[in-house]
Amino acid sequence: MADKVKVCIVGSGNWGSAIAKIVGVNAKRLPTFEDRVTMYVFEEQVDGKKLTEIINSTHENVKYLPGHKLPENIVAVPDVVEAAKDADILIFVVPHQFIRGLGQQLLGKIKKTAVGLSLIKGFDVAEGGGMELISHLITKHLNIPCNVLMGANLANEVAEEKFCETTIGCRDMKVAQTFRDLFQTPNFRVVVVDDVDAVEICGALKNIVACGAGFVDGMGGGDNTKAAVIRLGLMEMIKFVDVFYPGSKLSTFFESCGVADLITTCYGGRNRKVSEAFVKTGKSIKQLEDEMLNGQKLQGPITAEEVNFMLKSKSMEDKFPLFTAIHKICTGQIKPAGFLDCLRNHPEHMQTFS
Ligand SMILES: NC(=O)C1=CN([C@@H]2O[C@H](COP(=O)(O)OP(=O)(O)OC[C@H]3O[C@@H](n4cnc5c(N)ncnc54)[C@H](O)[C@@H]3O)[C@@H](O)[C@H]2O)C=CC1
Ligand SMILES: O=C(CO)COP(=O)(O)O
Repeated sequence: MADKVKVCIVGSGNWGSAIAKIVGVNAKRLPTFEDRVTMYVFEEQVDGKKLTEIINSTHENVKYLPGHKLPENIVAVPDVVEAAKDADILIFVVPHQFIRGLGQQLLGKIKKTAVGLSLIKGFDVAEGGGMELISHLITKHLNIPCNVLMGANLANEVAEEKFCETTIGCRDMKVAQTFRDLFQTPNFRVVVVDDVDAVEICGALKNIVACGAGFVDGMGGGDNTKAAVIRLGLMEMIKFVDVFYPGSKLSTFFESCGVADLITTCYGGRNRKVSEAFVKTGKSIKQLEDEMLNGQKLQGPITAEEVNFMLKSKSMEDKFPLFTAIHKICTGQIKPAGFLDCLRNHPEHMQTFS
């Protein structure tokens, strides 16, 4: 890595902007890092002005993180190649449906020695009925190592500097130390583990479970019902990792990226909120996303679709009934009330001790 480590944040949505607060302050504070941190902003007009110009003049992302000042060393750049070209560390934090397009633009245009860190929760659909982890996609397309950061990190709470923990998945301990320096604050505590794939899978799958939590909220289920969704969801997450990514560690599920993120998202996340409204209003997920989130993007319903694409192609839908039911409810194939049948008949209730 260069003498002064240059950092670029690829993304500037709700989470991208919240993390820019932390990264900007730490980059300025620590001599290891170049003060100036570039932030790729997907350009759009807000009240007749370019969002990049608003951010660079007011130091606030008025659309995706209103009410919070970004450090002045965060520089919004509308061209992703320009933003990323000199960076030693690339922090990827866009809704997962946009990463392929950005990867294509960045191909051959970044430093060969750059290191990636993905904060993106979701999967990519692979040809032939499989799926790919976003960090693997980044490594494959950009030819750089890519680590992950996932955790119980609702962006608005992080921006308000409310205490939380996060998990970094990284196998290279020197790189991990650099990441810890860049992200850790008194209110954002970093734990590093080497079980990188499982960390990322936890982050992606919990968004599916959060939709289930929203459905039961929408149907007037109680806290016990929601706890059952969380527990059964966790069991399917563990099984998913066990079946498709064998060799991962059970302990990873007890990190912030696992059970903690599952809980916070099932109570406070956007996936939960929109899924509750889906049941109460009968509108489509897409319509509610547009109406309720002001440009922010849901990850749960498309992640459910990506997972279902793979499960179906392997004839394994019935092995993951909660994930399957959530996908079918989001796409109108079964009614939300059918979710209770899914919970009632879950194979976990057929278990006896051996
Ligand atoms: N918001 C949160 O609380 C958290 C989000 N995450 C994850 O971080 C990732 C990014 O989420 P957020 O920052 O919240 O994004 P967001 O949900 O706020 O999405 C809006 C962002 O998408 C951008 N965008 C829209 N169309 C685009 C296009 N065609 N190409 C590129 N960008 C486009 C917008 O400019 C904006 O920056 C997701 O995978 C999410 O699951 C992770 C932890 C917390
Ligand atoms: O990932 C998150 C919190 O860690 C945010 O979840 P939502 O996308 O459901 O808001």
